[in-house]
Amino acid sequence: MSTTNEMTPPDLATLQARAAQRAADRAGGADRLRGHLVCDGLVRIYKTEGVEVVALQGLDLVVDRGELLAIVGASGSGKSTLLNILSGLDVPTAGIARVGDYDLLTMKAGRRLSYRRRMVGFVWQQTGRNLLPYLTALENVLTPMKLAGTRSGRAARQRAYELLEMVGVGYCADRRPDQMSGGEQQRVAVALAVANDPEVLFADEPTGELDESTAADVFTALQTINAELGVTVVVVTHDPNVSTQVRRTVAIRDGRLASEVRRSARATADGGTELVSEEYAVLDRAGRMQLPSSFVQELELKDRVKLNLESDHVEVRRG
Ligand SMILES: Nc1ncnc2c1ncn2[C@@H]1O[C@H](COP(=O)(O)OP(=O)(O)OP(=O)(O)O)[C@@H](O)[C@H]1O
Repeated sequence: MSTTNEMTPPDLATLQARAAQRAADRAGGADRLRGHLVCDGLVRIYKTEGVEVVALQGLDLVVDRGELLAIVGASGSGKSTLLNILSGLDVPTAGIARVGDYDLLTMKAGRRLSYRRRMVGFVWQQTGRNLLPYLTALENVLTPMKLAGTRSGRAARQRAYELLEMVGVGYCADRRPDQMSGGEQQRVAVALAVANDPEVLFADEPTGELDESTAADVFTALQTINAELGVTVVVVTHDPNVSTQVRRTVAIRDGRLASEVRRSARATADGGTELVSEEYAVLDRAGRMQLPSSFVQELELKDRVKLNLESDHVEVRRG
């Protein structure tokens, strides 16, 4: 367990409580918060020219309604594969993947379309992929509402302005993407992604092309959307700063969940706020867990280890 004294906002506990309250309001009661996204034994095998790549090999993950979750992992560990499946762009090979009432394995084309239109919003890493270059920020945010016919005229414009204000780029309403910085464009992309009230927002490396301070603004926009609208947010990131601004970060290794960091704020004796991080290894239903690679290297563990059951812990020794 590590502790750091962090005096700077935002207060993660308050943000999370507000997001959970909004999410419960949307879903019709706090009892519907559990298990908004559920993956169980999720497998995705790619076959190219006779070669099989197992991108996800039995991944288990539960995300609650209104949660803001960061997913980290080395390149090739399966993060994008997971996000593509959860956003309905790709179909898993086996296992369970469910978001709300949608079964992502078995849903037919029509239901998949409705899932992608109504349930999810997406922010890509490449700013150019999120916005139409010849439209202003306001027109970009209006576009999904026009296409879906959810709101029109004045109501749509009002919502678009509100969302742009909410993510801190109201002043960019009349600018085209080439008249905005990368961070401003990504914040407009966040507003656009939630224009049609999706239940879940996915972001794949949304700050990957930005410098540190601009990246922080984009992440604040994701936090605000999560807290104010109660949208469940799942963000894939390499950015170590981002992953310390959320209550839960999960790490994927070789297509499985390997570890999880949970953070909570608590009051200190001197009246300050202390952020407490606790790291856990993830134990799946078959009893499997991954040892951190640093532990494996430090003790030169390989091939097999000896396990001893003690009264309150399990000891792992070189075999
Ligand atoms: N369409 C595809 N066809 C074949 N193999 C693929 C395909 N997409 C991904 N893979 C492989 O699946 C594995 C997981 O890839 P994925 O893109 O999910 O990883 P990632 O963690 O998102 O990596 P990065 O951080 O580099 O984006 C990798 O070995 C990758 O080469």
